[in-house]
Amino acid sequence: MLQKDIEEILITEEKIQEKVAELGATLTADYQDKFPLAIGVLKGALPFMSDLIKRVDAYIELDFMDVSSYGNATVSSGEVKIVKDLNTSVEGRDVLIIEDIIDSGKTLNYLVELFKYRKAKSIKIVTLLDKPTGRKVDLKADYVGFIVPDAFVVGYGLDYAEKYRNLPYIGVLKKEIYSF
Ligand SMILES: O=P(O)(O)OC[C@H]1O[C@H](OP(=O)(O)OP(=O)(O)O)[C@H](O)[C@@H]1O
Ligand SMILES: Nc1nc2[nH]cnc2c(=O)[nH]1
Repeated sequence: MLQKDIEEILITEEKIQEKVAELGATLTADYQDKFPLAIGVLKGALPFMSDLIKRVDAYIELDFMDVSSYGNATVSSGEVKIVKDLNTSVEGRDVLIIEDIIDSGKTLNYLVELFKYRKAKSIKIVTLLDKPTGRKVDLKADYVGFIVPDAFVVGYGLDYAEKYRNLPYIGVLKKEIYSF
């Protein structure tokens, strides 16, 4: 049903799962002697985080932050709003921020500065997708799944007007779906 709206599949379910296993193995090695606080950035990071944590064989605590800067648009408003804050203090913690995509970089830049201010011991970024052509601030992730081209992508957590998050793959919508 949803696939009728998709122009092109960019990353298949199989490729995503392979990459998630690879990232999980790397994090397992890097965090073996630590107890990181993994912070999922809602809502987009949910499917990625859910799959990734099952591939990390190390002690790991989970928390979530809901921030939004896109609303129903495909371009960032530039203003990051905290919709839901953490339940846990980041002070003295090794923080792993889990994201679905870095585009302009503004969301993560905001979160990194916030967690620095809140005295996290270390802050690393894990993102499934990186879109370097969208970058508006200087920001690099520590763990990246895939580089994506300059297109608005959906699926596996990523939405257009709150739809398509439940697709198991990453794709691009047909032009007629967008309302602009
Ligand atoms: O690098 P940026 O340009 O800041 O874009 C990345 C952010 O945009 C999306 O979130 P959105 O604000 O759409 O919220 P959502 O996760 O609830 O869809 C995505 O999940 C990232 O958090
Ligand atoms: N769904 C979606 N959300 C985004 N947020 C920032 N970039 C994107 C994108 O390409 N797709």
